[in-house]
Amino acid sequence: MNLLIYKTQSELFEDLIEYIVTIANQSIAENGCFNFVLTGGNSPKALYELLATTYRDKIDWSKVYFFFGDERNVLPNHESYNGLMAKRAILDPLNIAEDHIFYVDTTLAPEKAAIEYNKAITAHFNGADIIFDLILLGMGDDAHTASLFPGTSILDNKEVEIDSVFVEKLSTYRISFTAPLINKAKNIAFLVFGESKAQAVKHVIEAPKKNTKLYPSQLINPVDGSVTWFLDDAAAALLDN
Ligand SMILES: O=C1O[C@H](COP(=O)(O)O)[C@@H](O)[C@H](O)[C@H]1O
Repeated sequence: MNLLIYKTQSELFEDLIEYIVTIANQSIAENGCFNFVLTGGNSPKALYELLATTYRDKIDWSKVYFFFGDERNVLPNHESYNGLMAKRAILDPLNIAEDHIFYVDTTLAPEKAAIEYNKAITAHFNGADIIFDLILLGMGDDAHTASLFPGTSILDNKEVEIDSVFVEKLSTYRISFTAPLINKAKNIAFLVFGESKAQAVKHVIEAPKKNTKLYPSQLINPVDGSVTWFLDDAAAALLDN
């Protein structure tokens, strides 16, 4: 695990963008494309905007495929739909072709949406093992990542790679990658900032004994790849070192 801590959000973004650009260009050079999984929530919006403006010339975007690690069970035009935020912040500004974007079809029932999403991604990988070049993840104050929330049934999922889950505390369904799928990625990056995340960061990173039911982000341990945490000082404030 790599742990990177920054004084300011802008320093964090600058380094995270350099990391993304390096992996993207390496993937394109080696395989002709970059399979990039976006995270939702509020934290990545400014990152996406920077990628689409200041850094747009650093990557050949025509070779990038975009995916979502989780989605909220709301219609695609709803303000909470993770895909809508990404569409506005990065996908539209970069004129990404529709067939390079894998949105979750939330016009379907959640269970069906997860199955169809899995099918579309499996087809993209030509039926081979689904191994993404880079998965960006956020983390909530409760240590959830993607839509792997504390105490939910999806945490026990060993076989299914994309699933729907009812999140009782939010009274809603989510569609999410499961931990086994995330852990197959070549690179995983957590983007976490702000004081409200400090307690969760401490538990996930430094707890002497794992409790993945309570702190689902502890489930993220890549099989062969790397995991890097990009934190700001506020999120890292309670860490020992
Ligand atoms: O609900 C979600 O929350 C997490 C964290 O979001 P943030 O707003 O605290 O940055 C996010 O990673 C996930 O994709 C999203 O659906």
